[in-house]
Amino acid sequence: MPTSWADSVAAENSAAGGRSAYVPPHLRNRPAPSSTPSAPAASYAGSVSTANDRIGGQVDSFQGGGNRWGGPRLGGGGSGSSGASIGGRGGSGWNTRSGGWGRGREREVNPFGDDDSTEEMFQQENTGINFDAYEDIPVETSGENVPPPVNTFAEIDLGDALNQNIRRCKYVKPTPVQRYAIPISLAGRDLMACAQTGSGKTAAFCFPIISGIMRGQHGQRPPRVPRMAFPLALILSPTRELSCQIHDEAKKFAYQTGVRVVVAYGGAPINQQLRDLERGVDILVATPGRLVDLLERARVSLQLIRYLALDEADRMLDMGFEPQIRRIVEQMDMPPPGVRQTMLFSATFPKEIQRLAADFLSSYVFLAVGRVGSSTDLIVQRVEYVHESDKRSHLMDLLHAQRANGAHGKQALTLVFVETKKGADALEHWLCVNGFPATAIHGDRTQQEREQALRSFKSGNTPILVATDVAARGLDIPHVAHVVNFDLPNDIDDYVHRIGRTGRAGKTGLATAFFNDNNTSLARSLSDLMQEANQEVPAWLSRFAVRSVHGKSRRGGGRFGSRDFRRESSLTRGVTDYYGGGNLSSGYGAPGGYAGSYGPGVTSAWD
Ligand SMILES: Nc1ncnc2c1ncn2[C@@H]1O[C@H](COP(=O)(O)OP(=O)(O)OP(=O)(O)O)[C@@H](O)[C@H]1O
Repeated sequence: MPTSWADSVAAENSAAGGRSAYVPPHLRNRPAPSSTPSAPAASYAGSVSTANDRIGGQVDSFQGGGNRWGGPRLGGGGSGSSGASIGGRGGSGWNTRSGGWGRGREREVNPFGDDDSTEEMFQQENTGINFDAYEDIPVETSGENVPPPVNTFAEIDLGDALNQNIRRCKYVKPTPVQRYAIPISLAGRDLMACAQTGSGKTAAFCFPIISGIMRGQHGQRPPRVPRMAFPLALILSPTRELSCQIHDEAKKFAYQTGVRVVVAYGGAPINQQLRDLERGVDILVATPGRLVDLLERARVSLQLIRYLALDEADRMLDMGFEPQIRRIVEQMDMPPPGVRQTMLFSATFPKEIQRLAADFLSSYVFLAVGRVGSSTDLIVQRVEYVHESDKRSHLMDLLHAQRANGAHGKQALTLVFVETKKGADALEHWLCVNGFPATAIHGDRTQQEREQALRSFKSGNTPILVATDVAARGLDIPHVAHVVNFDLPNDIDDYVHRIGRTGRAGKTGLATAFFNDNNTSLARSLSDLMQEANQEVPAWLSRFAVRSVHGKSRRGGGRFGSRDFRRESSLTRGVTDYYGGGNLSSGYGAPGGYAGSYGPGVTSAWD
């Protein structure tokens, strides 16, 4: 019985009397020419040697030992244009076949539902995003030979099938992070990208991965190890719900491209995930814990990984996750930096985490879009002084007011963040008892309960969701009109991610925080952050900020949430150009005379 997708294909081929052969995604689902069934395999065989030449030898050379990685990475490292296909080549070099990966055995589910009239949808001109909100967004890139940004999806040669899915998603224009990150990634460069919450980072890392796999650049034959999956791309995220969301998005982008996306996360039965993996996987989206489990069971090998993306990368590399991530990335069989392509994305990137992250990257480009590490101007932020004992009645007042003035419409959703799991249960109960339909999500709930809570919230059945930080990052829930920080977090970056659950994709939102003496340590950074985002800072908060003993802002005097730490170290060392002539650009893609200084007359796009 075939145990993996590749095995199935091999079995089919041998049953047909042909040679068993791995078929790369871009060749899958081609209508099989009746007289020449082995044609795809033959044409593929030609590209195998090319791919192997580029990575320095046979597939076997990937096994064991980190220093056997001979050749340079495909398209990679510093030329700035190699491997990129920008400039409207009109789809040259692309396989134009359409159709899913089912090959008659398994039908690919249409993630867009039944309505597949893409042109019609395109004409609805639902951009889903208010691009005016991004008109003046500052952008900063640093690194050697940074590939230039694009203005439209048409300028990027992503391939017909992916372009069609972009239209199906009704993405008319790339968001700023997509304009910059996609060409950088298509050029084979490693990337550390920092962009505001809700600004389209998921597509920014998914498009280049899917496009690269579609090109079949990395289609070497997987070793024949029974029941072991060999993904080409790995996308790691910190929570199960976020992994599911990325999986759903990636499946849309990959629809009918022949690229197979599978998700693996904890709390859900592993057997179904194993079956999915056995059917074949090109892109594996996973949470670290479940992935380690799969690696230990020898059901997944990372030796063919060509793309590694860490979403919420700063969270993935902080104390909680770092050992697991190092284990996966450095101690298993994954190709090292320089051979694989690594992309790190988040809305926040503290310098100490950037330093750690550099271990995973090779000659990378740092990209910062917006006042990164800051909140977006689209969110109106309010902070109110509320004693611990008054919080519940205060919340009720807010909810009543919201209901009474209908400010956000009938389906407006409110997300309430609390510190502890017990606190979440208690508040949910209290709200329900008091006539407010609420549900809760936190780490002590079963995965089924967590998913049910999210569904019920998204559908508006229970328009109030009480959550711990498990829901703080990445979740893209439409119609969240109000985020309430019932308990403020200890870290300002967590605050940024929490309030980022509203005000997404160019829409506006409201965030209210309850502040009291227990939050003194956050006063300074909160006040700085609000100032950066042009919010009204109450006088009492400014006084707390001044008094605050621990109130050392991480934001460098309230200016920037995140900039390339390599620059800062060069500045503090008094070196003017850390890169020795590398490209440092600022502003809107125009080469910038950064000159390593903030002296008079030098204007950074951040100022
Ligand atoms: N080019 C585009 N045009 C229109 N809508 C877009 C575009 N790109 C992304 N979106 C939409 O914007 C929303 C936010 O995208 P996404 O979830 O990727 O944001 P994010 O930057 O990852 O946010 P977070 O930092 O919170 O994880 C999604 O609903 C997505 O479908």
